[in-house]
Amino acid sequence: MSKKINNLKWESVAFDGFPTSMMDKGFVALEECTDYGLDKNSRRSKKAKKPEKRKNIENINPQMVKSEVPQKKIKLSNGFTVEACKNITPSTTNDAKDKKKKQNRKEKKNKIKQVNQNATDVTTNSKATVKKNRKPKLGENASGETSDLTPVDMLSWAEFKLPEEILKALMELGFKQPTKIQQLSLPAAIHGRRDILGAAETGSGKTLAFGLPILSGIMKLKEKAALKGLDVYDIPYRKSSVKKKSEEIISKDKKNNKNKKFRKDQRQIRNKKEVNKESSEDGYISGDDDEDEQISSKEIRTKGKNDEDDFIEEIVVPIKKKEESIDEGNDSDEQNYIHLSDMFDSDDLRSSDEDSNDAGEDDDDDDGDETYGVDEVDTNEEGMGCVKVIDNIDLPGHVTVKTGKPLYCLILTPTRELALQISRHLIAAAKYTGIKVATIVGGMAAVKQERVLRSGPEVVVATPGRLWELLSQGQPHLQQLPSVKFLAIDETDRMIERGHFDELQPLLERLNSDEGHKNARQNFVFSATLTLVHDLPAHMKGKKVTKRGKILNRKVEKMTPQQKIKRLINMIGMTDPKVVDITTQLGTAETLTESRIACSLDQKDVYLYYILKRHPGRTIVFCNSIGSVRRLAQLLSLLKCQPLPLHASMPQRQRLKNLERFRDDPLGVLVATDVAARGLDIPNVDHVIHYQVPKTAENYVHRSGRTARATKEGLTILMMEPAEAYSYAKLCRTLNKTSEIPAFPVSAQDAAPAQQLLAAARALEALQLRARRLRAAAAWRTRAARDLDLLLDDDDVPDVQVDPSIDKALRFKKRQLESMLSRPLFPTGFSFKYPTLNDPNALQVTSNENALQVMKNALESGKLKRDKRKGKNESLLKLGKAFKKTVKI
Ligand SMILES: Nc1ncnc2c1ncn2[C@@H]1O[C@H](COP(=O)(O)OP(=O)(O)OP(=O)(O)O)[C@@H](O)[C@H]1O
Repeated sequence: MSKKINNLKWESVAFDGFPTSMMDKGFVALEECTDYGLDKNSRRSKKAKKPEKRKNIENINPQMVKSEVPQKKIKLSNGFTVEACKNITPSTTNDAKDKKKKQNRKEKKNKIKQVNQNATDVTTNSKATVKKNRKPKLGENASGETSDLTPVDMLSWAEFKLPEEILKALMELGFKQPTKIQQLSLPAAIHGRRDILGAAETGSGKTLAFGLPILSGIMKLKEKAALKGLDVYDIPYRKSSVKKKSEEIISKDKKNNKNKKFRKDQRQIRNKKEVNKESSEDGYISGDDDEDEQISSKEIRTKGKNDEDDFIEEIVVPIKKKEESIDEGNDSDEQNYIHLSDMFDSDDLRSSDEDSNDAGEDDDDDDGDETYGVDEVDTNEEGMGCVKVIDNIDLPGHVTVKTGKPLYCLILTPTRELALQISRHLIAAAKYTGIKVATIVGGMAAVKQERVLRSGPEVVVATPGRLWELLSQGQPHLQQLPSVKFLAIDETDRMIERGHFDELQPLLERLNSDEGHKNARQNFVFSATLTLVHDLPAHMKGKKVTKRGKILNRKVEKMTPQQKIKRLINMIGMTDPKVVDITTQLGTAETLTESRIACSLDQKDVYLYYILKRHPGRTIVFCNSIGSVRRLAQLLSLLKCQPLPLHASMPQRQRLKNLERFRDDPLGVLVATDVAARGLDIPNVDHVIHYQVPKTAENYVHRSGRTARATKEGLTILMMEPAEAYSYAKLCRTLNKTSEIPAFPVSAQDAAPAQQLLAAARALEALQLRARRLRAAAAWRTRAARDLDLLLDDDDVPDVQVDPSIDKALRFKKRQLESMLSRPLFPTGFSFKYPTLNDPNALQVTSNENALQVMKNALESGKLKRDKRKGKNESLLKLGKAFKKTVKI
């Protein structure tokens, strides 16, 4: 090549005029004046290239340069300027910029890395420092405070024999003692390895009631495997109920055979027992079915030994084969926790935000009263990365997939936010255990979740839709699902509701595909409303008249709580579960104060605004539909209440952002559908307002449970209009309420100042909507014409400008509302006298009282009579009368 070039005739050209004018001279191109070493015959290695280049540049004869490159600035005819320079380097301006940019990026990356590294290092020592570095995510300790508990304070946990690592984390979290549900379920779950069916009020610590046995179980399994030098897959780990069965079989064998072999085996076992003395004391082997709690630790130990003996006898232990592993994970083992925040910080959410179409996630019921705001679906997500798609994967149930990194536990939840929260709670408790927890939910890039799964997390917390999607695509780690040792289904009653989670049934089928694994698996089923059974919807009750006029008696009957539980047990494949039901008030917390406001539909907004302004505090307003959330959020933002909407049609990133903003603002207002009703653990929510009577009693319990959590107090206000009287009566009946929910002490008079404001805001909102619709219609016409390739005359071009009179009216209404909002709603000296239904001058509120205090005062003063509920008709009758009084302000 270089010889060829040497043989070419080279000649220097003067930079006079535009170089292309020299085409006739054979001019090909103008290259940077750089020495590429073309004159060298010898080949150079790539490595040696760079320094040589520089050397060559330095060695350029200045005289030569002079002859070829003009000495000073010359302006070319086309406006370019050519300038002589001594040190010509290959990279001129653009390259230098790129390099600088690259350098900056590198430095920035290093800095971020450094900060993250610092954060990780510090996590183990002090949470407070971490807080400085990054904002806590949903479900993490937002206060950042570490408790000052000492190991001595943790004695109440002693009886559960939790591993030290878990106890240390609990101590840091400040959990001095177990909550009631934990106290009652942990012994049976840890020592007895029983399946647990747990029902306890909202905010009572149910997550750790199943989380702690799972974490300690995983640790013990790993420990045992390490001790015995076995593959974890082959560790006998059975439930007491199953053990009982095998004991029976063995005793039958004993009777029938009376064989010597058994005695010989026993001798062998005794010998093994000596060797494995330590492992038999792990506390998770024993458990008498009904007396788990009473068994002393000594008994447990003895029993454990015997039971384990049986297992050792039965098991044929294959040696662990390394080459069996199909581990594709590149992630290092040093990473103990898969921090969910990592997933959400990155731009994968950007791509996945549009993917709000996780079929397996709890969706809102949209009444469709608004046409705008379509569900966004990520069309790009499919085929991203290197996902191997295997359609219709058909793995026979009995095949146990082993990847070398066992999947121990699956936790299923109805919503993404709840999955994230549970993960974070578990990560906090598993901080020192080395157990990895991954979250698999819709709304974020599946590719990243696959990468996380490849690292082999022991625990997977998931919503059914995305889990099923990845499972059916053949994701290797998830193929181990049938052999998980632990299965927890949070909010189970919701999960198994017909039609809500199409993927749950096939998931359960896959989980239960192997009878042996199914029987060995420990199951946890928890909810605050596990035993609550609501009335059948009206269309399913009573007589049905057919098209031909025939009257049929419907055979559908309301389930009893027992039937509901039985169905759960069968569906999930539980064996002899221990039922722990400590709900005293059908799921609502004892620290919850309930109230209601009966008003007309029109007045709901007025009262809502009144409550928000008069009693500010962290408040969740629940609506029955996405449309209502959108409308209310719009109205409240016009009224400068800064509402944070939350519903299933929102991009996932926005959902999480709004939840985090709400958590961080002590006066935050979250307007949400029932997607936020279950499980969300946001500390210090002061009020929960049911803007509409919830569709089921379960929803009422769960919505209300967002306040009054973990022994804290809270207030709930149910807003009801006459059309909702029937739903209200049904709700009271299902919740076994013997008296009406007491009225919140507010009168039409009190709320009167808000009336005018609301009218102005509504008028503005209506105008805005009209303008929006006009614009949308105009834009649609133009688009349609363009799509049809129609040539439009100027006269035909629709005027995208809205009618100027609307714009003018809009501006006027805005100014009017702003001026009204600038005046105090409750001027000083405003008397908060509110006549109650029973006594018009009953109570006087001072301006400093919070809503809960107002309600409590009203209840304690005895002025608010607790009306007894006697029957369905009577309550409706009463309500009707009440409405007549309150409808007009
Ligand atoms: N032993 C404990 N001591 C103190 N606080 C605890 C303890 N266990 C859990 N908590 C805290 O109690 C709060 C509620 O717990 P969790 O979210 O598990 O409630 P839950 O019963 O699942 O509620 P819900 O029914 O609404 O889902 C959490 O903030 C959790 O950190």
